[in-house]
Amino acid sequence: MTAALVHPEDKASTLVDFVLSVDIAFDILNHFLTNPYEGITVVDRDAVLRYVSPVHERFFGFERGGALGRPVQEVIQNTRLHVVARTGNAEIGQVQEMRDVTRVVNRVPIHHDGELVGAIGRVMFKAPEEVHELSRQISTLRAEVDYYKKELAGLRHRTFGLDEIVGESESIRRLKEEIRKVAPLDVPVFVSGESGSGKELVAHAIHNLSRRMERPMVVVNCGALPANLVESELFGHEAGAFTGARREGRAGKFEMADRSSLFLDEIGDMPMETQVKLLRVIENGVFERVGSNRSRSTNFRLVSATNRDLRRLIAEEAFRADLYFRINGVTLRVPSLRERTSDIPLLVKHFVQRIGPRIDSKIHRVHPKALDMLQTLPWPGNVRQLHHEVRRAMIFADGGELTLANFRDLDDMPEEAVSSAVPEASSVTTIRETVGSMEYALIREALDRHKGNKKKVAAELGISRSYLYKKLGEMSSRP
Ligand SMILES: Nc1ncnc2c1ncn2[C@@H]1O[C@H](COP(=O)(O)OP(=O)(O)OP(=O)(O)O)[C@@H](O)[C@H]1O
Repeated sequence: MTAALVHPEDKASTLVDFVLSVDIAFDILNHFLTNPYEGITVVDRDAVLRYVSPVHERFFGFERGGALGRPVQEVIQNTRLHVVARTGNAEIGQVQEMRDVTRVVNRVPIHHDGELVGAIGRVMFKAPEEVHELSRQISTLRAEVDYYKKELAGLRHRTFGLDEIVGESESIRRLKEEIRKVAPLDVPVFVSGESGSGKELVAHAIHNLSRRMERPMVVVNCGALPANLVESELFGHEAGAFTGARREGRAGKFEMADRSSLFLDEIGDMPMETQVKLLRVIENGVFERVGSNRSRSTNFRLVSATNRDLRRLIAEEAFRADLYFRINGVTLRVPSLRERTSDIPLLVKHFVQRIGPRIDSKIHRVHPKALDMLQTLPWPGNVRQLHHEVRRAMIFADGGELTLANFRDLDDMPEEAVSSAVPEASSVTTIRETVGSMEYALIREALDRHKGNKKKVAAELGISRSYLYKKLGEMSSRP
């Protein structure tokens, strides 16, 4: 009986026991060192490489023994063996990228007489297919996690629910009630309102109260899109469809919004050619990427918005009447700030709380006289402008309170709206005029489509031929 068996906890004697009792012990040890499925790396307590198994050397392209004597961090990408050799804490089943390959590694500290003397790394090498598949999945998941981290950072300050829409005035209460009603209905919603009045907030609230809320709403600002990019942004493009197109092709916003909502902001700025194509996508959910003939399908809920007067654009033939009817299942009108000045104190307090921590401000109060004065201003830039002014005042204010003096520069705010404001129902055009010009626009478009064939036009529009002739007469006598 050997000492090893008497003291099985003694590591040296365990090794002696193994060698003495297994007659192929050396073959087994040799197998561990030359195993083509596992690379072994040994470092001493200073993290200097003492041994690298042959298969691992080949992977890195070293001569036999070529890396020995060098610090491990200089030789092996993303290694943590130096950490393990210092701390003595094992790291099991970790993922490590080496030469663009993801591998699973175990890093274990080595002790001698109870003292930390180095560390050994074992890398699953030339791993079976499942490990490759796992590493592929890990890479995909990492990319997704990175994406969601960014998304989350953007969302942290904004939950985009109804609570984000600050205000208790009658018009805001009514708007919130309307949002609550239409959000779950899956009908297209058109949000009208002046610039800066909160249309985008409304769009987010609609999406977040809808059945599609689990997927992120896709937002496109049609006004900010350069004309040459509109189509590839919306429809996506096939590999190499045009100079500068990504080699692997790219999904457009329509595709990205599948099973979610698509928010087309500033839809009034969309070029006419794109409007025709958008109409088709809305009507049957089918589209092709730029440079491809393959039809793809998508299913999104459309929310659109503009601060422009679409009825006027239709009359000027800059916006298609048929598209207008399609996007406009329900219209929600966001009131201007002038129409709800009673919300100004609440909004100002909300902004003071939001802005304070970001600019390290001590302001925690707004003097009632300042709040009274702010309610008398016309606010052509609406809530966005109020937000800017509060921030500016906070940046320059001393002490803990915003006073009238901090808003002195606002005295000469111009009355007229900065944006081309949406006219109220009673102003500029009457309903009859509006309906009339839409009717004309629809007829003109149908005539174009059917190359002047009045029978087809009347059938398509669901009107009698005599009514069509009457309208054509009116149209020809218009200036
Ligand atoms: N009721 C509100 N409560 C709180 N913040 C608001 C409210 N309305 C608007 N805001 C804020 O005002 C700014 C402008 O709002 P938003 O971008 O939604 O306006 P918009 O009508 O979409 O403007 P544009 O027509 O220029 O796109 C944003 O910072 C938004 O958070």
